Amino acid sequence: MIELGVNIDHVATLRQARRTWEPDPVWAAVEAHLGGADGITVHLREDRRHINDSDVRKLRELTQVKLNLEMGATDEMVGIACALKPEMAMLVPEGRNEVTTEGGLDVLSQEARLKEVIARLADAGIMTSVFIDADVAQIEAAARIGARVCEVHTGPYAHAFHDAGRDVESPAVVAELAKVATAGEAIRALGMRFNAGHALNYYNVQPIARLPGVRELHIGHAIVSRSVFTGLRAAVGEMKRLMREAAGSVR
Ligand SMILES: CC(=O)[C@@H](O)[C@H](O)COP(=O)(O)O
Ligand SMILES: NCC(=O)COP(=O)(O)O
Repeated sequence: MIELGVNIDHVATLRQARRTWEPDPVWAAVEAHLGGADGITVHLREDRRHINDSDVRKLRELTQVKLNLEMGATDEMVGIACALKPEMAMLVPEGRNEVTTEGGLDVLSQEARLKEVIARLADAGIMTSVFIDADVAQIEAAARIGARVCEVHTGPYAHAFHDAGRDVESPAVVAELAKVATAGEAIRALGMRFNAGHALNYYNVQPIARLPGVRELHIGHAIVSRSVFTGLRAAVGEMKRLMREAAGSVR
């Protein structure tokens, strides 16, 4: 069954707009869980612009929700992850000036370093995922360094979908979707788990949820945005319903 990991970074973004204590990401995690989330994703950025160290500790201590920690492959982050022991750590590229993650991790150019990072995480009992573009050479490199999971970057698909006026049959959307599908096949053929995420929303999620073998989708901005109007429990429930409906039509 396809799973939904809800990224709650932007609950913390709202809190940081006033540098106060609300809204509380722990409360958000519980609400998301009650709405049907299978897990929670947070990106502990080097600049701590939204989620901070106290948030990740509290999420771990106070909730039973499966945690996916997105992080740069730095010594500082590896130390935090090894102490925290999330169910999954996802290595992502990070830029100080980016508004959000702009591309997949370049595994090919830093295989030795990333292999060492993954080994340290594995020694702490943490499964490692890598956030990568839909590129077979990067997927092969991910397998070589011992990644157990690849999350395929769905941003190019999502942007094509938006630019095409949500026309799922437009050539650009068909082409981007095919790239994600091909990446998913390569990931599975190499024995890794196929996850996907970034810029997915209520309009574009179903073609991705229908892809053969996709295990988890990680979705944040769209769900938190909708929750402003509907509440988080309902926003998560609706996303889960769309995913199940799509996945049910192929499984
Ligand atoms: C890796 C990814 O696709 C996103 O989850 C992103 O890293 C989230 O971080 P922000 O919430 O800071 O955009
Ligand atoms: N890894 C993708 C993620 O966690 C959510 O990304 P977005 O839905 O906030 O773009």
